[in-house]
Amino acid sequence: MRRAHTVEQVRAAESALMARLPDGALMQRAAYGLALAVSDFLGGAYGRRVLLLVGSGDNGGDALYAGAVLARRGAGVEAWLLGDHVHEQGLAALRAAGGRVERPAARREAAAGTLLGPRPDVVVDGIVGIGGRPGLRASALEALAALRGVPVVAVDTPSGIDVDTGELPSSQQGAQRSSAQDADRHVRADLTVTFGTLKPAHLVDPAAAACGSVHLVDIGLAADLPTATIEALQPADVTALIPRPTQDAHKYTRGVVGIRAGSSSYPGAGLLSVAGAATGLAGMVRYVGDQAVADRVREAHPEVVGEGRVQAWVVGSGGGEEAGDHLRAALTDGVSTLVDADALAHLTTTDHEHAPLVLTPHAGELSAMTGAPRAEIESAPLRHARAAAERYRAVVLLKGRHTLVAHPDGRVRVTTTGTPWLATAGAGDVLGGVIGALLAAGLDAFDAASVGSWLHGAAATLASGGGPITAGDVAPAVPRVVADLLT
Ligand SMILES: NC(=O)C1=CN([C@@H]2O[C@H](COP(=O)(O)OP(=O)(O)OC[C@H]3O[C@@H](n4cnc5c(N)ncnc54)[C@H](O)[C@@H]3O)[C@@H](O)[C@H]2O)[C@@H](O)CC1
Ligand SMILES: Nc1ncnc2c1ncn2[C@@H]1O[C@H](COP(=O)(O)OP(=O)(O)O)[C@@H](O)[C@H]1O
Ligand SMILES: [K+]
Repeated sequence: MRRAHTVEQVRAAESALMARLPDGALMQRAAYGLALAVSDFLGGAYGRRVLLLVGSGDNGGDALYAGAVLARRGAGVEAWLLGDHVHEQGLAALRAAGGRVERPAARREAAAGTLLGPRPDVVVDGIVGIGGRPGLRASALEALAALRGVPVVAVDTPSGIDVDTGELPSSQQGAQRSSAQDADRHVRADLTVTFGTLKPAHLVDPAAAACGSVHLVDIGLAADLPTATIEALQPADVTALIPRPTQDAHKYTRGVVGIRAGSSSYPGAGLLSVAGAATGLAGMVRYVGDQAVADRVREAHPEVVGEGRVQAWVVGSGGGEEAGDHLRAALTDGVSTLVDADALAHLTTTDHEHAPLVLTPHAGELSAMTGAPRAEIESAPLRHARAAAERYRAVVLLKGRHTLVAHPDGRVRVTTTGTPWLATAGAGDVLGGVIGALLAAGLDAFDAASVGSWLHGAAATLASGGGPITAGDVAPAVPRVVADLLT
C-alpha cells in the first residue's frame, strides 16, 4: 500500500522522530536521498549543471544540502535565493562545496525574459514544501518563466500546489501574478522527491498530475505515522484482495452478478457492462433488460443467463429511460448494488437503507447529482467525492485520470493504474461490470470498487501497449492481469 498523510500528521510524526535524533539529522537524510534522486534523474552528477530555486524555509534547506552533495560529486551547482530569508547552514554547506549563490539573479534573468548564462540540465524546486501556501510569489514565477523548458525535480512537493487537498491555486489569486507567467501559479515537475510518506497531493489530481513521477525517500518516519486515510493499492494489495475459488467451489458459491444496463437507445453499454462482468471473477452473470439487447448479449457471451437470484446488481450504464425502474427493481433485492450513468439521476439519499451502494459517476454525472458545477468538481475532486460519499452514505467512485474511491467514513483510495488511452467511450461501462463481479464474489463495496478500478486501469494499460484502444479491448485483458498477479 502507498499511503498519504496530511501536513499536520507529517509535522507531528517528524517532531516525535526529531526528538530522538541529533539536530539536523532528518534534513540530512532527506537531502542525501534528494541528491541521489537528482543524480539518477540526470544519469550521474559529474559535469551536469544544476540550478537550485531556494525559498526561505526548510524546503530550501533540503535543496541547498542536496546541492552541496551534488557539487562534491562534480556537478556545477548554482542557487537562486528567492525568499526573504535562507537556511543559513544549508547555504554555508553549498558554498563550502563550491556552489555558486545568486541573490538577485532571478529578477535579472526574468528581466531579460530568458537565461543569461548556460542552460541548466535540471532545476531543483526548493521554493516551498509542506509549509507553503497555495500559489507562488512574483519572484518565483519570474524565475520559473525564465527557466521554462528545463526539466524540474521538485523537493517534497511541487511548489504552489495545495498539499492536503491536491488542489491548484485558484485563478482568483491573481494579486501576486506576474506578467511573466500567465497560466500556472505552481511548479510542474518531471520528478517529485518526497520524504517519509506521501502527502495527498502526490496521489490526488489535479496536483498529482503536476508531480510527474514520485520518488519516496525513507527517512525513518514510518513508526511515528498514524493510520492514513488516503492510500493507493499496489499489486501485492490487489493480489491479497482478489477473490479466488476454493477447491470445492461451484458457480453459486463464487457469486452471481446481475446486469441491468443497456437499452434500445444504447445497446452497446449493456454489452460492455456484461463484458466487464463476464471476466471470470464471479461464478455467473445474469442479464435483465431490453430483449433485443439480451439477444445480442447471449450471442457475444453464451454463458450469460436471464433473471434470477444474484449477489450483486450493476444498474444504469446506457440504461436510458428505463434506468430508474431498473434501479428500483434492483434495490428491492437488498444486495450490493453498483449505480452508474443514467441510474444515478434516480438515486435518493436514503437508498443506502436498502442495500450497500457503489456509485460510479464521472464529474459531469456527479455535477448533475449534487448541483456543484462540473469545473468545480474537477478542480477539487477529493472534496467532492468525500462529500458525495457522506451525502449518499455510499462508496463513491469518481472517475478520472486518478480515479478516487471515497468511503462515507472519510477513507479514500486512489487508482494510479491506467493510461490516458482509457478515456474512450464505453470504458466506464466495462468498469461497472468488473466491480459488480467483485461485489458478487464477496468483496465489500470499498474493496470491490478500488480493486475493480485498479484491475480496469491495469487491463487498459496491458491492452494498450502504448497505443490506442477501444472499450471493447479492456475486458478481455482483465483475466491476464489477474493471472499475472496470482502466479
Ligand atoms: N520538518 C522536518 O522535520 C523536515 C522537513 N523537511 C523539509 O522541510 C519542508 C518544510 O519546511 P518549512 O516548514 O520550513 O516550510 P517550507 O520550506 O515549505 O515553507 C515555509 C516558508 O515559505 C514561506 N511561504 C509560504 N508559502 C509561500 C508561497 N506560496 N510562496 C513563497 N513563500 C511562501 C513561508 O513564509 C515560510 O517562510 C518540507 O517540505 C521538507 O522539504 C525535510 O528536511 C525532512 C525533515
Ligand atoms: N486521462 C485519463 N487517464 C486514465 N484514465 C482515464 C482518463 N480519463 C478517463 N479515464 C477513465 O476512463 C473511464 C471513462 O469512463 P466514463 O467517463 O464513464 O466513460 P463512458 O461513460 O463512455 O463509459 C473511467 O474509468 C475513467 O477513470
Ligand atoms: K518544493
